[in-house]
Amino acid sequence: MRPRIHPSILSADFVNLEHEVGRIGNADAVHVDVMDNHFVPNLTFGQPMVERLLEVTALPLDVHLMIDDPDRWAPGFASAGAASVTFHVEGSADPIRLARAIRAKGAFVGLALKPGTPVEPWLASIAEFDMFLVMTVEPGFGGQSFMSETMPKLRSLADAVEAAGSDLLLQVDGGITTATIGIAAASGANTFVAGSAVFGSDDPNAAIEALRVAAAPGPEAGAEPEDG
Ligand SMILES: O=C(CO)[C@@H](O)[C@H](O)COP(=O)(O)O
Ligand SMILES: [Fe+2]
Repeated sequence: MRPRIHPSILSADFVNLEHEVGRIGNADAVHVDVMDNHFVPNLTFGQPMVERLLEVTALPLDVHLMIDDPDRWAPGFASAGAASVTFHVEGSADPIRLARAIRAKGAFVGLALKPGTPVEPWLASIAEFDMFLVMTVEPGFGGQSFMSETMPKLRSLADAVEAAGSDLLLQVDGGITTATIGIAAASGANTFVAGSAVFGSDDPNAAIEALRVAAAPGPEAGAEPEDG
């Protein structure tokens, strides 16, 4: 699969979001960080923003909910038209039931895990989800440093996905740059959120392409070029 790049509008200019999403035409989706100042110590925007963004971009919206009680709020984001709705396992009373409710509204569903949250309890349930999000920073803010200690968790997930023959997306979010994306890709990630690395660039589309190139596996060491 070609590496998927989802720029996070958390690092965009909030007073000019229509213009900002117009600068990332090369992206595979727009990552929308919803924060409630309870689940994380930061506050962004909610469902009305998703509804309005859908009117100004043709890109799919990848909603990342960092909120208390996603069981109550997440299905509404799916009804509003988000392509995918990802909620945190730490905040949900019944993640499997919520995943089914989101799918029933026609959206893909993602399960997010903070850096310190183990994935083992969920490996037997990957079929209930379309995506897992392994947070590579503590959720709440853009511009933090990539936590490579989360990579064994990603590798466990990638092994479970391969064993199941599943096409689950494995997303990483936090500190993704051209210097770190290859580490996450080598551990099995195929979907990459990048905020500051994209919107901090003068040319966001070129930054997206540079991330894609940096995520792609290089030529096999020792491989011989084919003749003819
Ligand atoms: O969910 C979050 C932060 O909680 C992210 O989506 C950030 O927006 C990523 O920003 P960078 O680390 O790429 O600057
Ligand atoms: Fe995010």
